[in-house]
Amino acid sequence: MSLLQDDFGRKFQYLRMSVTDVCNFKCSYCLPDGYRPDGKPKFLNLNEIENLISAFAKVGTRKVRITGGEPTLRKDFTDIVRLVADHQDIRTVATTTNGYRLAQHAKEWYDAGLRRINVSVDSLDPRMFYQITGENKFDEVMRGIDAALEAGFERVKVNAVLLKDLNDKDLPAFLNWIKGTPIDLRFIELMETGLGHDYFKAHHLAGADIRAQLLQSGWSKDISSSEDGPAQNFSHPDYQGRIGLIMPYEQNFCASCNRLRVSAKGKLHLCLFTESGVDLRDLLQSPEQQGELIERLHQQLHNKKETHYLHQGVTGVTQHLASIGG
Ligand SMILES: Nc1nc2c(ncn2[C@@H]2O[C@H](COP(=O)(O)OP(=O)(O)OP(=O)(O)O)[C@@H](O)[C@H]2O)c(=O)[nH]1
Ligand SMILES: C[S@@+](CC[C@H](N)C(=O)[O-])C[C@H]1O[C@@H](n2cnc3c(N)ncnc32)[C@H](O)[C@@H]1O
Ligand code: SF4
Ligand code: SF4
Repeated sequence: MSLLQDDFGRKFQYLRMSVTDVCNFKCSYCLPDGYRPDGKPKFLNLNEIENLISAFAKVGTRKVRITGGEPTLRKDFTDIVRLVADHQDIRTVATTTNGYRLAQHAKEWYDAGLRRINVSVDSLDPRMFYQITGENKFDEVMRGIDAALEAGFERVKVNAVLLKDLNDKDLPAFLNWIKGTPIDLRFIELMETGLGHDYFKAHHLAGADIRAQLLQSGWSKDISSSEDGPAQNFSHPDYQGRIGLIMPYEQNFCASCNRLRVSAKGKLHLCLFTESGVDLRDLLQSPEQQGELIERLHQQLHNKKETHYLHQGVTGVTQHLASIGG
């Protein structure tokens, strides 16, 4: 069975699968007014997820990241993890979470097969954390990170979106934290989304400034591996943690794109900022549809563009990243 590849020679072994659009936080760059349901949404069920994962695995997917909204709000989140992890061809199961349920469930999720976890922490100052996320849950989330480190996850990453005039003074505190803690810190440049034009204008901060500061203070850029995707990683001999930068406005950012996305309602998104999703759900109803589903995936990959068009302010169908899992 041929592997998923686009017309620019990029290969896709990494699927980001959203399992819900619902979220309990109100991050100011994502869902500032909180989650607003549009009718009664029906997200992919376990059967559909099983058929989706089996088809993607057949054409080379080896890593699956479960995203949302807040993926851990799904009552069957542990079952989803187990289902994906039990698939013989899937080597890595990861999730990205706001961390609010992590302290109680880290061990349970690890036991179900989850191996990597990314937790969003936009500030180490609890008041700023509250201001950015709309939730007073800083201590709870930090306890969750401790629980994840204890549970034995292969990798614990912390995501912080860089925000001018909000968390832009936090670099020293973050560096101090990862000096003795084996955390991969990931700074993400704010990206413009359909609903976030004014916020973007007010708060976008280039990751290149952080890169310059790191290089000046003894950090060095790691050699990129195909696993890194579009991130640039840095390490320092005196620090246990590492730092990654996601800088989507830099030239050639998309050359190393290695990921595809499926929304919680079963639409394939060839890019985070694609103009439209392609429905797969009609072909997720039975394992017998696998051949047809795979054919649709191959066909669609010819439509994947070389890059996003964020520089021109084109944000595609993505109103906010909670709708596709970032
Ligand atoms: N433009 C763009 N942004 C991305 C891409 N991948 C991740 N991001 C951004 O980075 C955020 C954090 O991603 P995570 O879900 O933590 O995953 P990651 O760190 O990219 O993924 P891994 O490489 O699996 O660790 C996403 O929500 C996006 O905002 C990408 O392919 N393109
Ligand atoms: C959409 S959330 C979904 C998972 C989970 N709710 C969480 O916050 O980790 C995934 C990531 O997207 C990031 N994100 C959301 N909106 C963004 C934006 N406009 N620009 C850059 N990153 C964004 C968040 O900080 C988070 O790390
Ligand atoms: S970034 Fe994650 S936690 Fe914050 S509002 Fe968006 S989906 Fe929810
Ligand atoms: S912006 Fe689109 S093409 Fe570029 S790396 Fe992200 S998903 Fe891939």
